[in-house]
Order: sequence, then C-alpha cells, then structure tokens
Amino acid sequence: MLRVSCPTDVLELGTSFYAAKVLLAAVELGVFEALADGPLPARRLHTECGLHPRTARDFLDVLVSLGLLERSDILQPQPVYALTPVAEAGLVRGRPEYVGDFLTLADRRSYPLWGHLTDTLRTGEPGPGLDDRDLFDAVYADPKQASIYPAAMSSLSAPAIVALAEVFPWADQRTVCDVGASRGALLVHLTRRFPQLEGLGFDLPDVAPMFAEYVEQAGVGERVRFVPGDFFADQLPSADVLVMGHILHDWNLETKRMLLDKAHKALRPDGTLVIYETLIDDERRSNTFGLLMSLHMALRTRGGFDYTAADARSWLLDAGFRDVRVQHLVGAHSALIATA
Ligand SMILES: C[S@@+](CC[C@H](N)C(=O)[O-])C[C@H]1O[C@@H](n2cnc3c(N)ncnc32)[C@H](O)[C@@H]1O
Repeated sequence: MLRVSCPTDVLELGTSFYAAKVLLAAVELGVFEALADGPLPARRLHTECGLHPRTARDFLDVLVSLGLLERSDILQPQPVYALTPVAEAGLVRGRPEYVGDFLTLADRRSYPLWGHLTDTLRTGEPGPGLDDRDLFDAVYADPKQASIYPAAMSSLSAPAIVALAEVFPWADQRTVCDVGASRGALLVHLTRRFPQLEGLGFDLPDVAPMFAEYVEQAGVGERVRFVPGDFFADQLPSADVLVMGHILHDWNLETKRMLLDKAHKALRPDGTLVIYETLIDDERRSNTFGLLMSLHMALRTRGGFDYTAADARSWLLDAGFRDVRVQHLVGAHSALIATA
C-alpha cells in the first residue's frame, strides 16, 4: 500500500478511493470476465461491458495505469485491451487466487459502511444496520447478503489458502477441520492437492447448503464433510489439524480466548492449530491492510479486532499451546502455527 513520501502522495492517498472505485466498477461491469478468453478491441469491449464512449477510454486506461490491463499502442485507431498476468490470476472467476467476489462485497457493503468511519471513531459503535442480533445471524437472515457472503469469504482467503497449502506438511496429516469453514474453499483446495487428506467443515447450520453445493461441484464430496455447529454452544470437532481462518478477528478478546481453549481441548496432544489472518506486524507500523482490517471489524462488529502475532502467541500459550511459530503466507496474510 502507498506510504507517503511527499505532499502529492498525500493528495493521491486522500483520493485513493477514486482508484478503488474504478477497480470495483470494473468488477461489477464484467471487464475482467469479458477479457478472460483473450484480448478484445476497444469498441467490442465497450459493448460487452455496456460502457458509454464519454468515459470508456479514461476508465479502461486507468486500469492500464494500475497494472490491471494491457493496451496496444495508443496510436492504433482501434486499441486492443488484454488482462495483465495479475488480473488473469486474481480477477478471472474459477482461478485458484480469484478475489473478485470479495471486491463485490467490498463495493456493495464495505464502501457505504466506511462512510461512517468518523462516527465509529468517536463512539466506538459499529456502523448502522447492525442490530443486536449476532452478526452472522444477520448475514444469513438477509437473502442479499447470504447470497454473496460465502463466495466473498472464499475469495478473500483464496491467495492465502493457495500459499498455506505449500508451507505446511499437509502430506503427513490424515484429517483437517476448518472451523468457520464457510463454503469450504480451504478444504476443497487442500483435499484436491493432498489425496490422503479428509476434511471436516464446521460452521453454522445455515451454511450447510452452500457448503454442499461448492464441495460437490469441486468433486471432493467423498472426502469432505460438513459438521453443523455453533462454536459458542458446541465443542469443536477433533482432527489432526484445526484451522481458523479470519475467525478470531470477528470477536472480542474473551471470545478469542474461549475459541483457543476449545481448539486446545479438541486437539489430541501434538495436534496442530493453524490460524490465518491479515496479522498486524508486531511493531504495528507496516501491515496497513491488517490495521485497516481491524478498523473494518470495528465498523462491522461490536468487539472484533485484528491483532499481532505477539498478541496471539501470548493467548495461545495461555490456552496451553506450545511451539508457536509465524509463517508469512502472501501479501498482508500470515499464519500462526501452534502445537497442542
Ligand atoms: C469471516 S468468515 C471466515 C470464513 C473462512 N474461514 C475464511 O477464512 O474465508 C467467518 C465464518 O465463521 C462462521 N461462524 C460465525 N459464527 C459461528 C459460530 N457461532 N459457530 C460456527 N461458525 C461460525 C461464519 O458462518 C463464517 O463462515
């Protein structure tokens, strides 16, 4: 993320939502999907995405300047646009590191919510629209949110999941339980990559149909099972490895500690807990995205916050874990790996 070094950087930072909105609009208008099968001449791309000529050129060329599109020579009467390798990897649906569904959620829900930041900073209260129901009851009770939330979570986690598959000895494990599995993106990726592995997805009963559909479509239904449950009321399932991805940051410190205690109880001695999040750096200076995610939790939840590896290490040791290590995954994401 941009770290300012001169006053014009300050100007650009203060208006960086212009660029964010261009990206979000490009996702909404299907620019990246339109180019997924190959380059297109400008006019064809305008038609495919419903772009008005008044703004189409500037809009697409902002995406070129941001490194998301490539364009043929400007002097050509009909320039041709194509995806850059980054856009190919992250913005074409179905690719392992696809992040587009999270951007849709960011556009529809987070962008308006962040308009309330100053209120939250003054009051400590989350943004409007959060009643006293549990956050996730509210998500799944609202058909609009429920229809995009699990796909958005998969796409927030996709690059971290791909990285996590390569940095942990999954080939030596028999069972993995993903606590708060959402539609099962982690389990699908791991069981496809490691054929000996069996997966359990623990999540609220509301998630079951979306999990079943996604796992079946991925062709791993025989090795991945859904376990309906509520981690406030129920014990966690047992497995060689328990994973918590973007779980602890949703909750206050007391709940974070309660979940770590439950994880420790569910694991056999020497079992492993893997936590992945946008962990804030211990100095709280450099992982801007992790710090912003924590403010997002303040806007979204009553007690949630992101944390550093040092914070989590002390909670893990208190819960009885040992050998806590930190593993950088990708971008702002890191994992904590601890032994029960
Ligand atoms: C922020 S999402 C994270 C999803 C996924 N682990 C990932 O990293 O993409 C939090 C998940 O926790 C689940 N969850 C929330 N409250 C829960 C509860 N009380 N018991 C079980 N799961 C819960 C939600 O349904 C949701 O799937």
